[in-house]
Amino acid sequence: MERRYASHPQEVKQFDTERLRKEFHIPVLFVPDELKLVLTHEDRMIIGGAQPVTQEVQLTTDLKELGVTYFLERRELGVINVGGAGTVTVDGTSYDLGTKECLYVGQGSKEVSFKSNDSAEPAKFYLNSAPAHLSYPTAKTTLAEADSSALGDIKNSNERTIYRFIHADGVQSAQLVMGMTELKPGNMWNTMPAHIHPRRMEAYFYFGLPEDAAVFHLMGEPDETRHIVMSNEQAVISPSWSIHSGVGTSNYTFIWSMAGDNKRYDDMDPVSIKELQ
Ligand SMILES: O=C(O)C(=O)C[C@H](O)C(=O)CO
Ligand SMILES: [Zn+2]
Repeated sequence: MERRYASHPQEVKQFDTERLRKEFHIPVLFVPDELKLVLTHEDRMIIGGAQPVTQEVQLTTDLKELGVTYFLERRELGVINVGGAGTVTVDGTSYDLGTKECLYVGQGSKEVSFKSNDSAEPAKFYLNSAPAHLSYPTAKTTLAEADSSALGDIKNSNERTIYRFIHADGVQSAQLVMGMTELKPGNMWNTMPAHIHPRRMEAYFYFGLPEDAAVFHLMGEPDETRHIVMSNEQAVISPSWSIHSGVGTSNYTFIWSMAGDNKRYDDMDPVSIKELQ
């Protein structure tokens, strides 16, 4: 498991492109038949990917790094499938997960494994795990069941639908909040006007982006912004002091996930466009 340390905004101000990418950008999440995991010390979120092709992939790591005897002993997990149809098995119970469907797995689940239904069109399970000291039931949510809202408009190039899967008024969790935002064709901007929420960190995972396209992800304090150029199926860590927004050379979809003091999706401190520098 790769490790990323937490950051101080005064220090991050000095970073060049290489250092910025090294600390916040996660370039590869899907490797055939492997589990990729990145533990950030920002609220101890784990960001990962499992791409089973010819065999099942187990949720495990060097458990000494987590100080536990099994992965979810003191953690909960959110899974969203961004590939072909697949199955997640939790302590012997199988959950079919189609594209853009979400599974929440509660703390205390001992064995979790991932499988593709068709190796010619493998599933790609995007994973987020946060510390949890209470167990909530494992639950699947489809797009139709998710709490959704339409936001933005084509005049501002930001017409999009936000789907909330794991949140205060949806699937219950100890602290993990997770959902997905789909931009309509011809729309390029997400989360502008931007916001921060010093009470929670956030991770973004961009997908559905053509191979020759990029998203310019914006981060930093509102008066000290930086950009990270993102390709398809890459993730980026947003510390709690940072804005998180992006503009693509094409439309795209992204998964957002948060951990921290509360689970209220709408607990955001807005930043007006005029405040940005
Ligand atoms: O498009 C958006 O706006 C978002 O999806 C914003 C994220 O959901 C977010 O940053 C939640 O804190
Ligand atoms: Zn946010």
